[in-house]
Amino acid sequence: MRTAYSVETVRVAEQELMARLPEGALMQRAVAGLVAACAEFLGRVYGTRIVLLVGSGDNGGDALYAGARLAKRGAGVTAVLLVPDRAHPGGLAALLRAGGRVVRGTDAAEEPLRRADLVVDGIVGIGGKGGLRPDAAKLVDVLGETRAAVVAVDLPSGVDADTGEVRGAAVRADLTVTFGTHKPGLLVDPAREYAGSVRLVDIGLALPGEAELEALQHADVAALLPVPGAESDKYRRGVVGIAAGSSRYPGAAVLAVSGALRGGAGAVRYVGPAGDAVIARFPETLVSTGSPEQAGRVQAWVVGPGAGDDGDVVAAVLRAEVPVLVDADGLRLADRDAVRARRAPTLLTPHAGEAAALLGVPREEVEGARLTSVRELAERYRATVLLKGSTTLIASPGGGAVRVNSTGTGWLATAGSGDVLSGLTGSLLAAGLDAPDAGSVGAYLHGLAGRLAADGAPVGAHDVAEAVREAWRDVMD
Ligand SMILES: NC(=O)C1=CN([C@@H]2O[C@H](COP(=O)(O)OP(=O)(O)OC[C@H]3O[C@@H](n4cnc5c(N)ncnc54)[C@H](O)[C@@H]3O)[C@@H](O)[C@H]2O)[C@@H](O)CC1
Ligand SMILES: Nc1ncnc2c1ncn2[C@@H]1O[C@H](COP(=O)(O)OP(=O)(O)O)[C@@H](O)[C@H]1O
Ligand SMILES: [K+]
Repeated sequence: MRTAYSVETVRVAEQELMARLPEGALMQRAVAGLVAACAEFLGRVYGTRIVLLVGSGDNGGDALYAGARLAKRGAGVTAVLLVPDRAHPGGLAALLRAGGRVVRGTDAAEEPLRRADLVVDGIVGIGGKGGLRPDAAKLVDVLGETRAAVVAVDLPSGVDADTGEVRGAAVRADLTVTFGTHKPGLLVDPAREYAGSVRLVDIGLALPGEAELEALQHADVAALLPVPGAESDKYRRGVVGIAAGSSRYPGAAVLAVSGALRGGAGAVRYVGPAGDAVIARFPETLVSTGSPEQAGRVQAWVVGPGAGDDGDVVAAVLRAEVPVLVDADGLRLADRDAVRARRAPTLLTPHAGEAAALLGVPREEVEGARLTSVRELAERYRATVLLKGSTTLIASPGGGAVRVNSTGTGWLATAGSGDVLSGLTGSLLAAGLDAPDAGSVGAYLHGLAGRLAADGAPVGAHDVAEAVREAWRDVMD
């Protein structure tokens, strides 16, 4: 499991560790990791030109000490001091002793930045508050006009460490070297995009059991995937009911069923007006045309993909005392109080537009503040919420770690791929996973299947469904 901790938690852990170590030792651990990453990034240190962007806190201190070590290895190092009289004194002295050069303010930065092989962003780290101040923002603009490679110290300056929000100018890094733990912003868009690849340097922090964010890895998913044993039969493996599709959107039913057949349930029931299309493609589906109550036993329901305006079906499914996944049109049609009143688990799977409608805010607000939005939705609906998009997040009511999916790809932004996800995830619910696990395992397999299916070229949603088996095998390998 990869985890990320909030700034507040990191601060506490740092304080505890610093109290047990000689002064400055923690920073030197961070600096050693930063130097190694810069050297590896450059390939060769001797003879390179490095520019340090130095703010007034310890983040700037890290950059200065790293610059001093790189200068000793033969790099030409120039530090741009944003607030010269508040630059980290020990770091500054070390840089000057090592033969580094110093310039002051943004105007003087232009020329060295243009000639730099590498820029080290030490403007702000976890001490950054709000959007960058005007002089720092101006420096970031100047940096943006150059083509220099950028290594960010701890975080790209200008992104919000705790939420992944980006308000105003922020550094776009090729690599971020982060200390002690990932910060939530490094895993959540839009900030994640600014971080480039992320390298974690262990500085020995002791962190609490519960993280702010958790990202499942292959081994975590493998441990959760349902695998039939000698005692299994199709009913014990779980039956998933799909109430989806309409005469207008029969394809959504087919795609949801295609996902459900690959999610580990022993049988898939389909209820709705698209039974013929479903059977034509997947003859193993148990199809009926009545209401969900008449469909026979299921261990979990999926309702909503392509459902059109049939609010009765959504209401009927919400009355079922089994786990229910609500997607797409179902989100619009579901009565909030009916969702809140449910005793069995509920999983809502909106994309940003649907989440915005549920929250009554513009879509951009959800996209700019995914973590806040998904938490807010989980609280308001007292349900587990899977927010889809460039970063897929899964939150449950009552707080606790939010799951973040690490396997997605932009190729999944194709019509119908969400229908595949809801079927797949519903199947995992029927197989017995709880809502946060079903959501995060479903998103993981779906993201991996998207990558495998696309392999660098466009895909249709049905290709993603077909690749789920390959993703499953890859996880189990
Ligand atoms: N505390 C520790 O034990 C360690 C800290 N380390 C480094 O120290 C950093 C945290 O250092 P600090 O607490 O000094 O904080 P930062 O250096 O991240 O930022 C604080 C400074 O930035 C200025 N600032 C804040 N918001 C700003 C904004 N919006 N625009 C422009 N300037 C702004 C403040 O005036 C302050 O001087 C970490 O991110 C990490 O790089 C590492 O050396 C590892 C050990
Ligand atoms: N930029 C992106 N990067 C990664 N995944 C994405 C991106 N955009 C969308 N996705 C994923 O693609 C799927 C689209 O689902 P959805 O929006 O419901 O589409 P549809 O309604 O057409 O099925 C979701 O799994 C979502 O997380
Ligand atoms: K930084």
